[in-house]
Amino acid sequence: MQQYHDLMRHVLEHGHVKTDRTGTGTRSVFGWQMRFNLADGFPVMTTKKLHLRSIIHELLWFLQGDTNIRYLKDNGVSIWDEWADANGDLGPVYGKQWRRWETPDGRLIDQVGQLVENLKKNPDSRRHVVSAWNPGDVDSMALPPCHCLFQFYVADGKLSCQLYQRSADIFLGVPFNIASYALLTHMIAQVCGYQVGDFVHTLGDAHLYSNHLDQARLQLSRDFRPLPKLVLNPEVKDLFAFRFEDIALEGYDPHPSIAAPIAV
Ligand SMILES: Nc1nc(=O)c2c([nH]1)NC[C@@H]1CN(c3ccc(C(=O)N[C@@H](CCC(=O)O)C(=O)O)cc3)CN21
Ligand SMILES: O=c1ccn([C@H]2C[C@H](O)[C@@H](COP(=O)(O)O)O2)c(=O)[nH]1
Repeated sequence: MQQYHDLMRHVLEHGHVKTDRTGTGTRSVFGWQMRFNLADGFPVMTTKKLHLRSIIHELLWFLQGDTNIRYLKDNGVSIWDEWADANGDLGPVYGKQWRRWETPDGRLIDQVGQLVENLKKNPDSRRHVVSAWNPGDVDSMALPPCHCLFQFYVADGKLSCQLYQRSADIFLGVPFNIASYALLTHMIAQVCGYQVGDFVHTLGDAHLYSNHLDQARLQLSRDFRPLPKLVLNPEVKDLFAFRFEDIALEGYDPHPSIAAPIAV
């Protein structure tokens, strides 16, 4: 994960000092790109331990079109708690836009369902795009989407994914986002019959919160370990049929986790 350490070191040393919505304060740069060849191993942090369970359940929850935290709570995942209302609702966030985008004339668009069909039928298309950024809905969301648009690409039988993330919490959010989109790419590659290519991660406002700086320095002082391997149940051929038990990581041997407060 040299790419990630390069970003973290660059922002520590050269980030602009900026205030932000949460009142925490950040060091920030605008525009950064990382590329991970998914054939080299699964891109999960080895210089701190990541809670893979949360990442897997969150992705399965998005894919079901769910926007209430009940499923996450039932599975011991608390990462969205701070943003939910008393009923556990987050408004029309990722799951809604991915699976049930509402058009002005009342139709529902299953963007991810259509994406998979189009990737099978017309791999060379340049329109394999999913957008979570729905300007008409942004004001009713608990948090406007950070990972707001992604595109898939097929060449030489390999499936690649590029994500545009408008706002990136480098210490807490970005490790989750990399692992989540890498997992999504593996799952879609399997159901479409492709090998995996690259995950390209493009960031807008990439920031380190001012209360994450010591944690970032600690992480940078650690040495890399070999990347683990993702193993999916090969029998699953429907993207929406994956269950938690169908997803496993082999050989994950990270340094210990590093606690940090989340900016709300
Ligand atoms: N400031 C901020 N950063 C984010 O990354 C973020 C938000 N807000 N709001 C919405 C979601 C929620 N996300 C989160 C929330 C919490 C953790 C977190 O606390 N991670 C810990 C342990 C997580 C666990 O219990 O699984 C970590 O060490 O990675 C990570 C991502 C990502 N998003
Ligand atoms: O998947 C996610 C979700 C959220 N974030 C971070 C990025 C920012 O630090 C906050 C969102 O605050 P805004 O003021 O709406 O930009 O959450 C992330 O990194 N990854």
